[in-house]
Amino acid sequence: MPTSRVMIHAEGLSKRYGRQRAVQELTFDVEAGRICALLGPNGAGKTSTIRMLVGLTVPDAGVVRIAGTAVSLGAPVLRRVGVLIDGPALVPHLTGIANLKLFWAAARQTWPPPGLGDALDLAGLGSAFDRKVKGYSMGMKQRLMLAQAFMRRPDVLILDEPANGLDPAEVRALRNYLADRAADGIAVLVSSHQLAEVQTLATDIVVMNHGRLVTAGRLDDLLDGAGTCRIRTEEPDRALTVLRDTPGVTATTMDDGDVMVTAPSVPVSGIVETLVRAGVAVAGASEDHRSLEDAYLALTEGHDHAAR
Ligand SMILES: Nc1ncnc2c1ncn2[C@@H]1O[C@H](COP(=O)(O)OP(=O)(O)OP(=O)(O)O)[C@@H](O)[C@H]1O
Repeated sequence: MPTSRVMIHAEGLSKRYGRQRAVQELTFDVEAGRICALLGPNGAGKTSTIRMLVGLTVPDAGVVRIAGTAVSLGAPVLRRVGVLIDGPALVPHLTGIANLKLFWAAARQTWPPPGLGDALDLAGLGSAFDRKVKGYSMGMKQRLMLAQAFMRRPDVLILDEPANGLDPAEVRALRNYLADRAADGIAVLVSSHQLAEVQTLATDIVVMNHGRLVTAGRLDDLLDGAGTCRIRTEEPDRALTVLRDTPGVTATTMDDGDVMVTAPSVPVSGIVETLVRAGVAVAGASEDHRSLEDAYLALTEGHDHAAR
């Protein structure tokens, strides 16, 4: 059972479209104060998952709980959720601000929403709020939809590729906004393909492939747990020969003149000791942190493009 800090709880979620299994037995949690990135190749099932989380798609099996309450279309608990999802969310012949008012009226709430000021600041549309949306650029539309998600001052944010169409300054503003909201205690789930951005922003990740969970957990654990170290030595060839026969070493490569050793069960000091005992002079040794991109590609490599 989820604890009280779990704000998004997905358990055994499955969805099939005809013969296509979009999501299969997916289980994960997002806690208050955390920013969780939902990652996966095209067609992995991220959008299908997000649609189930916010009640837009009914799962074939499984359950979604937001703040402990089961979700269905129009469930009152969804008032606590800010959502950004692809689709016809904006009315082109209305102004930006009229779109926000219409959205708010549809939720039967009295204007203005509690987080309107912050949301408008982040959207940064200035006088363009009074222009018709059909004249907006892609980035402006995206910022308006973000304002729509943020203005209710939600306890949970669920955002499908929120940085789409944003320029670098806007991406940074969004990152700061989400970090501030998470520090306030809200739970954030974002799907994204922008791994460098995710590495800066996220505290947790859920990786999917072919509709299934590949891994879920703290981002730091995923990146630190690589068990790879970098050895500086004047004798790389001898070091490689020694390490290839060392128990616990699963891979060795060269990088920029250094020897890279993967040995998840052996501490760096153990690697150095092995080399020194074998008479190899070691000039330096350090743990090497993987990038999220490396870790992600290792987790999802070999997936079948033809299946998507
Ligand atoms: N309404 C639908 N009808 C039929 N098939 C669908 C529908 N929605 C999704 N699918 C299929 O389900 C699978 C998962 O799609 P989904 O959009 O959830 O993936 P995704 O991870 O969000 O992909 P992307 O990164 O490209 O946005 C795909 O094979 C897709 O073609």
